[in-house]
Amino acid sequence: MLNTVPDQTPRLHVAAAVIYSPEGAILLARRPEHKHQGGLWEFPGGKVEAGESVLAALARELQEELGISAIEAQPLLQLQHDYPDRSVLLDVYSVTAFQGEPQGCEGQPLAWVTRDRLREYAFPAANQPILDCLLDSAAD
Ligand SMILES: Nc1nc2c([nH]c(=O)n2[C@H]2C[C@H](O)[C@@H](COP(=O)(O)OP(=O)(O)OP(=O)(O)O)O2)c(=O)[nH]1
Ligand SMILES: [Mg+2]
Repeated sequence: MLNTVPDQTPRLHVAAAVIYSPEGAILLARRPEHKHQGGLWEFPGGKVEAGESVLAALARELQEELGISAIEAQPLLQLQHDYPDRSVLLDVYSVTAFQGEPQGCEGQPLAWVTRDRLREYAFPAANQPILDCLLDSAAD
C-alpha cells in the first residue's frame, strides 16, 4: 500500500538581520560549532516563536545575541531553503539604525565586513540569495 501521509517537514521560521554600521559595513556572527550549520557565518537572528511577530522576534534576537536595540528595520527578502535535516524560511531585514555596541553575548565571534569582502566568508547554503542581493545592489 502506498504511504499517503504527506511529507510535510515543518518549516522553521527565522528572522535575520543585515545590520549596517554608520559607515556601511555589515555585521556577521559565527555560528557555534555545535549548532545547525555550525562554524559558518550568519546574519544575526533566530527562530520566530509561536504567536510572535517577525519584527518582535528580530528585536528580541538582536537583544539576546548582540545586546543591541534595533531602531530602524526594513524588509529585504524572504527565502526558503531545504537542508537535508531542516527546512527554513528566512525573513531577512536590513537594520540601518540601532542603539548599543554589538557584542557576542553568546560567545560568538563577530565581524564588521564591507560588502566587497563578503565573499571571503563561508555562509550556510540558504544565504546565497541574500548575498546575491547585497552584492548586486547598486545602493550606496
Ligand atoms: N540567524 C540566522 N540563521 C540562519 C542563517 N542562515 C541559515 O541557514 N540560518 C538557519 C540556521 C538555523 O537552522 C536557523 C536559525 O536558528 P538558530 O538555531 O540560530 O535559532 P536561535 O537563534 O533562535 O537559536 P536557539 O535559541 O534555538 O539556540 O536558521 C542566517 O544567516 N542567520
Ligand atoms: Mg540565532
